[in-house]
Amino acid sequence: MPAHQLAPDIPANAVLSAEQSHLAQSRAALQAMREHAQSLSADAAGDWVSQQVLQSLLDQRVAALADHPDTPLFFGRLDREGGDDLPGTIYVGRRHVHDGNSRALVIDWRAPVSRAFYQASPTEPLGVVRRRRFGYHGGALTAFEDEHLDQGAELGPSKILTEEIERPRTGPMRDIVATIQPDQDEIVRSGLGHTVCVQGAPGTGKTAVGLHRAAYLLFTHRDRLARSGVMIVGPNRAFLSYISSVLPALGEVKVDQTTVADLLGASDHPEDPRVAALKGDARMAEVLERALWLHIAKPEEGLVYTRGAHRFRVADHEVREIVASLRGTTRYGPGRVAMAQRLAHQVLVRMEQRGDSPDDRVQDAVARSKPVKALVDAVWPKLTPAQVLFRLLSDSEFLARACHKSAVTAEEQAALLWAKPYRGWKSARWSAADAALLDELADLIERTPSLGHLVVDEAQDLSEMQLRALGRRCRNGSATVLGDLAQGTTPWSTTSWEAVLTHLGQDSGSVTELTLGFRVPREVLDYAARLLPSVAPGLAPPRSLRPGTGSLSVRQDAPLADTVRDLLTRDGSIGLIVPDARVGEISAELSGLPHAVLTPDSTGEEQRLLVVPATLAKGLEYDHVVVVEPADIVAAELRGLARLYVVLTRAVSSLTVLHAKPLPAQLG
Ligand SMILES: Nc1ncnc2c1ncn2[C@@H]1O[C@H](COP(=O)(O)OP(=O)(O)OP(=O)(O)O)[C@@H](O)[C@H]1O
Repeated sequence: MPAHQLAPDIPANAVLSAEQSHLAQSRAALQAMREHAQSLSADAAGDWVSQQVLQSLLDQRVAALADHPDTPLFFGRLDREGGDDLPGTIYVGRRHVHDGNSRALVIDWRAPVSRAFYQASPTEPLGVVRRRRFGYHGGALTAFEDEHLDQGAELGPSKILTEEIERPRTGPMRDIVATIQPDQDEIVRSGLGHTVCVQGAPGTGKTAVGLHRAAYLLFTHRDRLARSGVMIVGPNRAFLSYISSVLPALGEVKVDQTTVADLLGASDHPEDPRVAALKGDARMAEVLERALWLHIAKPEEGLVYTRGAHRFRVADHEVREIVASLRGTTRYGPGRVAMAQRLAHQVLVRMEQRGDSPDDRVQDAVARSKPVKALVDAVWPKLTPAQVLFRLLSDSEFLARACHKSAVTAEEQAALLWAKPYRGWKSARWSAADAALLDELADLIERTPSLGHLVVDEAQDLSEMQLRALGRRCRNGSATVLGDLAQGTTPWSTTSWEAVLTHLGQDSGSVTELTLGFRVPREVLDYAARLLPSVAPGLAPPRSLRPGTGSLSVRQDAPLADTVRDLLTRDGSIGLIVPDARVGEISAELSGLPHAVLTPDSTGEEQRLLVVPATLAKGLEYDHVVVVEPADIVAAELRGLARLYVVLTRAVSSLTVLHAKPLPAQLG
């Protein structure tokens, strides 16, 4: 008998009914935990503010203990050899549940003991004798599947895993907590101190793994991360909305999910992609630093401070010494404060020499006095990032001085200058690339606070300057960097993860790879992979877990509406991925069919049929995908072939390619 055995799906089965009663017992215990949490009062807290804080914590606790009838409370069971002080049998689920005697009925999937559920194998059983996976229908436990790990025999494919992967996709992304694979689990459970970069072909679960790692870290380092924070950074709001339910479903509601654009300020003034690429180059960091510090003037005059009938002087050469000693040892903003304090200190020394005994308050008053302020403003002027960047992009002589000794050539400097300068920094319109430059300047002026952990998705698309901006936000923490070199569609897309880690300031991070695809059927993936030698020559062709025979259809001159009508008779979502320029026209063509158009800010989730502009499809997936006119998708952008690779790899069940023009030669 094979070690892997699927138990018959019979409700009367004694094993099944025993497991069902464990589920009922666990649900009742969860309800008791919730009722207990609801009965706790915040009145015990001393003052009103503490009461509000405690009440909000209690409310969060009650919300976290909610029982969602459709979400399995546990999905696995381990029967262990024992020999330690942990229970011999444990149930693995989304959260801990215990009974009135503190006996664990369900153990959180993130607890160390649950690791064996994901990692144990016949060759390395990790003390597990039997692993049981549960199948659910709605909220009801309807099946189980056993793997005997103590018999040395190889395991067959898991039917429950296969069914989970094959389940039609509807609505937002769901968690994969019941079926995380061993290589994914390694990444999910890597330590908080470690930055991990994951390269993976489309559908290998990078996004899922990143989100589960965030949930794992929050569970394992709750207090530390509650203080410092965790943030998810994705490519656009439609993508964020698609992934937004995963962390709350895992009980994690306090994670910021944002886009680079929103994080750096919504600057989206259009710009020549070549200029944007230049502004995204890390060489700009040095130029900006120089530009900022060029604003410090050489002190030509000393300070005269009058108190009563007395005048206290600080000589010009002393002022120069103060400035020289501060330069390069502080950020620009605190440097101004420090200069004022040092000047005040010199005045105090003079006062003491005269026989006064001034205290700290006098020093603060001198530092805030008019003559000190005037001198600091003249020598070390107060600046905003926008003022500095405005000057840099509009004043060729200043730009040349800032680029002195940098590797930015004269030709590049000419490209950086605005063709039509704005009247002033307040009226300047900033591009997305400018936003990263402004952020760099902001950090040179005042330190950007660091979070505890950052998850960066679709990281291959970020410029070096954007990576630096994100790196600042995890400089005292760590990151999970996710992406695929073959899906880089920006003019500055990276070709090396090591370089990405360097610009992020996380050189010691490790690069790992996920190689098995869970989304795209093999037939479709093989078709899309024909583009790989052109878009990312170094990458091995992706592999798919799902054969998907008959999932690909390429049709010339076929009517779009007929294709769509045909797909509407099947289960699951339909993504009609079209060249951006044709969204309106194609939506009009479908006027008889209920559909929505995906925009950067909406998922159009309420409709099964969605028209998706090609540039928004990244990271998303649909059961059935129709890609309209590949030649136009390729022609629309500098890295159009990579865009085509992205859109061809969005399908879970079927891909239909419709074309009137010849297909790109690489697909032939
Ligand atoms: N272990 C797993 N069990 C079940 N489903 C999985 C597993 N891993 C990934 N998936 C599913 O595969 C699909 C693709 O996952 P995901 O979007 O995370 O991949 P990705 O590598 O980020 O893809 P892309 O590069 O295209 O953005 C999702 O539906 C996800 O839920």
